[in-house]
Amino acid sequence: MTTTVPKVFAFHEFSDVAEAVADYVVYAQNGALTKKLKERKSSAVNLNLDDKAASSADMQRILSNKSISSRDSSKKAKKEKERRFKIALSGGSLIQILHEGLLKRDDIQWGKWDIYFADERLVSFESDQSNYGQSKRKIFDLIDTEKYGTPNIYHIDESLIDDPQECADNYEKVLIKGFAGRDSVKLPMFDLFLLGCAPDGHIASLFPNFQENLREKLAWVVPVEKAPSGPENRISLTIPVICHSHRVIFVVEGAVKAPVIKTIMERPEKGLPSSIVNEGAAGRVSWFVDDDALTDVFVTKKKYKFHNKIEFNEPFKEEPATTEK
Ligand SMILES: O=C(O)[C@H](O)[C@@H](O)[C@H](O)[C@H](O)COP(=O)(O)O
Repeated sequence: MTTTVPKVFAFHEFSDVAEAVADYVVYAQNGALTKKLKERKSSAVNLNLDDKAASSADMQRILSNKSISSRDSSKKAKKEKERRFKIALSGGSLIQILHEGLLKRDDIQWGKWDIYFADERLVSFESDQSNYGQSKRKIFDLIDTEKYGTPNIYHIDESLIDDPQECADNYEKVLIKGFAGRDSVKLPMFDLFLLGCAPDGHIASLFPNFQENLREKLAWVVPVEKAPSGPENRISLTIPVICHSHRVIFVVEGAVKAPVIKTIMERPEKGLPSSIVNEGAAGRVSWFVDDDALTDVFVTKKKYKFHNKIEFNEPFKEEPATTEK
């Protein structure tokens, strides 16, 4: 493994992390929803009905070119309207970060979001251990859907929580459907993949010592049994899926995370799951970390530059507190 160093944005406070992550999510959303479609070359020519030189055959050609061109642009407009923002969410403290950051924003086009889960703990949705359950209670149920639309949310089938393999296979089918079928896409491409990192180094539900899962090349979703922390049975999206995303971010806060962040940043050769992603998605990975989690970590910290300083429902701090490095 080489030593790819990702961008690390550092912040004083949890609330600063939340604000910056929300800004980055909106930036990714806007990028996904306004991506330029390749202009199809149109052979249309200017129509000049007074042009006496134009023969009737010429006129026919001109008129038919004109109608192809207008068909093209209405197809393009339709495609643009149908564009979706595809995002994968992890669980843990990330949900609280998103709760604090996203719900304040008035520039989120929730109705155009397709939300999937990076992983899921196989417990009832009622449980506060359920990633979907927690996201629903802390985010989805609180969206003003009349104003911003309703996102499509793709969660596991709760009736399969006793069978990790079946549950993983079923969720993979959900992804295949959402990403246009496995025959046409080798891997799904999320516009944004959001990850946390636990003190033991697991990301999504990919644990450091579960080498088989970490080496998985074909499956999009794997079952996880006997997880060493939290609920034992889980499913997780795999490393190739994470690394195929357009953008990946890690959101980490708290002094308890400092030792693992130190290993990830300073000893990538140890091959922790995050280091594999830093390498596999090099150039597309950003870390949003608070100062506590960076205690004694030797890494170049960047100051986050906001992309969308927009009207917040709450007064917006003129100078968001980020570290000056
Ligand atoms: O379901 C899970 O276990 C999560 O998706 C997991 O990967 C999480 O992101 C980390 O455990 C960090 O969680 P904290 O931010 O709460 O430490």
